[in-house]
Amino acid sequence: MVRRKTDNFTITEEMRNEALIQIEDICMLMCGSLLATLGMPALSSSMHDAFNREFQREHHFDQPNLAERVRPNVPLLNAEQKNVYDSIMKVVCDETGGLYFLDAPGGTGKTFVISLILATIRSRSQIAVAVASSGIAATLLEGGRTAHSALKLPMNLLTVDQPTCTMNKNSATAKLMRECKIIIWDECTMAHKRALEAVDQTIKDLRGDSKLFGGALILLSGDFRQTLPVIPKSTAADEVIACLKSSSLWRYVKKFKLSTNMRVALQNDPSAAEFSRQLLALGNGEIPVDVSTGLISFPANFCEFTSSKEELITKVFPDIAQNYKNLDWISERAILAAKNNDVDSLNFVIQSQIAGELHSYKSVDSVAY
Ligand SMILES: Nc1ncnc2c1ncn2[C@@H]1O[C@H](COP(=O)(O)OP(=O)(O)OP(=O)(O)O)[C@@H](O)[C@H]1O
Repeated sequence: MVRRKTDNFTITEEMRNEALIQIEDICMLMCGSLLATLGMPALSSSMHDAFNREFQREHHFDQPNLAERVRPNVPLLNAEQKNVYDSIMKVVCDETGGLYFLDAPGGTGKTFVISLILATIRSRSQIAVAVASSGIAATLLEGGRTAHSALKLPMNLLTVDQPTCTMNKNSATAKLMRECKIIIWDECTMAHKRALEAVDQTIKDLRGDSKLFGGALILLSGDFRQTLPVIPKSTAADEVIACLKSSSLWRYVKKFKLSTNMRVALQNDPSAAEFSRQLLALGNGEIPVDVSTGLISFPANFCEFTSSKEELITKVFPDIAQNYKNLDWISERAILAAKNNDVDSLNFVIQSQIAGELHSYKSVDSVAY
């Protein structure tokens, strides 16, 4: 970090500190680490400032602006979405708390509804904490942070039976946990059950209340048809055991369901509707498994099949040596693969077809240090 003085402009200590605060906020979002732990200059703010900052972050929303955004969007909600919105807002108003789960397959408007709930609560000058299991999902929610960073989840989830979150009773996070009207946890299906249990135990302690989550309102959202907790070198059974549905807390969950795919409904595209229906059947385990191989066969009209990786690359990226310069063309295509090995080998082949120098860019939720 450089201090500079120009003829008409001096970078003051406060400006430098403000810049560091903003960089630290980004680091917290990306990897849950403070600047000092990433080998960067530490903030010169006192602990008192740091305390206020974390608390103020949840209060910095422009309330009139949020209210303006909420007003036209509530009438757009479909019946299922409206039921979720009204039910959750009633729990917020009645302060009855509880554990809720919004089961929402992709495209059904989960982010739309959650954003509206967050905006409504914040527009009333109340605190709504938004977290997600991954950094990318956290960036989709206004004021969203990773669950690890915002809830101070312990690192020893796999080795300790009853872990608790690493927050001090006098910390800003503890104050947030006591005062917030709701904690929304998106992509919860990727969380280890002990993470949720640690949050339950910690909030009980902080609020001095033995009710579920100390009487706080927790809204989990996600889709169990997608990613379960990732446990290195584990079996599928280990993942099921680690999953939230295996937690003793799961029996208390009250469930909401979204089923209308809004992406399809808004597009009015029959082939997109059929694809979404097939994806749902796949996720619901409704496609028969071949007992001899343990594999399923995709429906014939599910997608276009290719017989090799090379053919796949040619189909998705035809004449890439020329076309890669066209940003519209390149931004509307991608190959997704489940394993890093496949991603690397596909990338290697595709990149080797493009002339010029190679540059690597980091994803928004990764950090190199
Ligand atoms: N009631 C609604 N009225 C208008 N647009 C809507 C409504 N609900 C959702 N949408 C739009 O539909 C699209 C999909 O919604 P959204 O991104 O919230 O879905 P999602 O369930 O979070 O999907 P994914 O999990 O795949 O991200 C978005 O463009 C969103 O703005």
